[in-house]
Amino acid sequence: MAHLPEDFINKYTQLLGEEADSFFNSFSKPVQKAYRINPLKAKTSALDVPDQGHVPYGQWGHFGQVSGHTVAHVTGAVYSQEPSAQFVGEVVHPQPGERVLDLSAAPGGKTTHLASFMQQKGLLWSNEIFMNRAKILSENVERFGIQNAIVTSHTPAELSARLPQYFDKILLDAPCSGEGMFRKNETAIQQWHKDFPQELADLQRRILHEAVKMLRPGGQIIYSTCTFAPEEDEQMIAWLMSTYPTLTLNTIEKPPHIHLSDGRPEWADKHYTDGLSTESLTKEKTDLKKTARLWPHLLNGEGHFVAKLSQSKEIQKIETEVEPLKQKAMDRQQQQLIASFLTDTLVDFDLNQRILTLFGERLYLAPKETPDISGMKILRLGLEMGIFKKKRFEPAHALALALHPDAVVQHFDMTQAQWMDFVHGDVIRTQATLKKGWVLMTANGNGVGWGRYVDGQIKNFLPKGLRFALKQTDSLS
Ligand SMILES: C[S@@+](CC[C@H](N)C(=O)[O-])C[C@H]1O[C@@H](n2cnc3c(N)ncnc32)[C@H](O)[C@@H]1O
Repeated sequence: MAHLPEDFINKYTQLLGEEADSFFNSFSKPVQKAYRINPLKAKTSALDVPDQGHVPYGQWGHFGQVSGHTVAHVTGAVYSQEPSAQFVGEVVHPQPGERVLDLSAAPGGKTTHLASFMQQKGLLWSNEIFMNRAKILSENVERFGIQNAIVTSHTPAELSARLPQYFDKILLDAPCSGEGMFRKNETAIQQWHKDFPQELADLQRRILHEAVKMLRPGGQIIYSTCTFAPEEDEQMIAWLMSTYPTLTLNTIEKPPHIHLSDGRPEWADKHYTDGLSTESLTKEKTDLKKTARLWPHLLNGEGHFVAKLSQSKEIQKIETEVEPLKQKAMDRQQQQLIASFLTDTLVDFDLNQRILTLFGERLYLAPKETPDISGMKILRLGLEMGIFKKKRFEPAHALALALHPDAVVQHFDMTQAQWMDFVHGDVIRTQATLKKGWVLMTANGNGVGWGRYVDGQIKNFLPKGLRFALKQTDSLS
């Protein structure tokens, strides 16, 4: 069993009573690995991954462990995510066309899940305060083939100053004391101390103030943590509702077979350790049953808490409208180069409802909903199309990961040996009939990078930082 802090044991012995033993025993059980299949990819079945059964929430989750060098991982056909975390995206459940903010998004588990629902339509704004983590987030967005995501690195306050009342849905998957990750991550145990939940709660309140500012009238905010601490869960939602009376708590459905639990209204009071009974609570507090808790002793996954709230449609609209994107247009030569690329390389590529815009020498296809981003710390602006280099246009790696094989004039499906050469960065020799130019390299049916065919050879454009060596035993499918 993980060595649990004494204060933690005392706290949950008191809170959980008879249930405490079973709760503590769950810490000696192995962590259940899982992943989600990516519906944005061309091929979503018969992947090179183990399948130990469906995660009971949602359509894409499976139990099983995926290694980082498998074709399924490298092509972004799957995303590894522990099962309980998969429930959060299900609660957000954005619709195609909405404006959605994932406020603390790295490394991207929830963002990639939200993108699966949005089907490349609308705007998915994915933000992470720390630049080093935002870079990892951006790489994961790229590998997943997401076309409608803007990735930024800002503080919540910087973002709310730019985007007041802007979003239909906001997810705050909050920085938390991480008690629900104790089984998965030894460091979470080492960082924990008795006052840690209260310290994190102070931070969460500050972030929530900013999140509420960005919610449009009638919009929804989803708050989640991976901790059991009432200070960060029920008490946070009780505080949020009393601070913002225009917010209403929505019920999270809990079908019996998935073993979710109601939130605990009796823990919403700061003096919960005094053992308040639910009868003595106000209606506002008993409403907290509408939130959801995921307990590791009751289901197959780690600990989580989720709440969903709606903003009133009647709140006063802000007067200053957020300005639309100031498009940076291409010059004549660039327009000609991109026109030739679209004709020679892509098939019926749909530029409609999106904005082609330059960012330095890089060309992006931004969602039509993109606001003015001047001066912001942007890592990704929708779909990166490619870069202009002197008199030529070179397609971006992100474009290869976002395209289906039927969306390009020529693709090349690699054998096992060719895949090993390609990820290693080698030239691929072939007798296949190809015309000179760009080729989408595919592995097990999904795009994985660009090649350029000339005279029986495909030159390798896999970015250097993504190359790796495989052993003979690693198989393609
Ligand atoms: C629970 S993690 C997010 C996990 C992510 N949503 C996912 O599914 O992959 C919380 C995130 O909050 C970020 N964070 C830490 N301090 C923050 C702050 N003061 N404001 C906003 N975000 C913060 C962390 O860097 C971390 O990436």
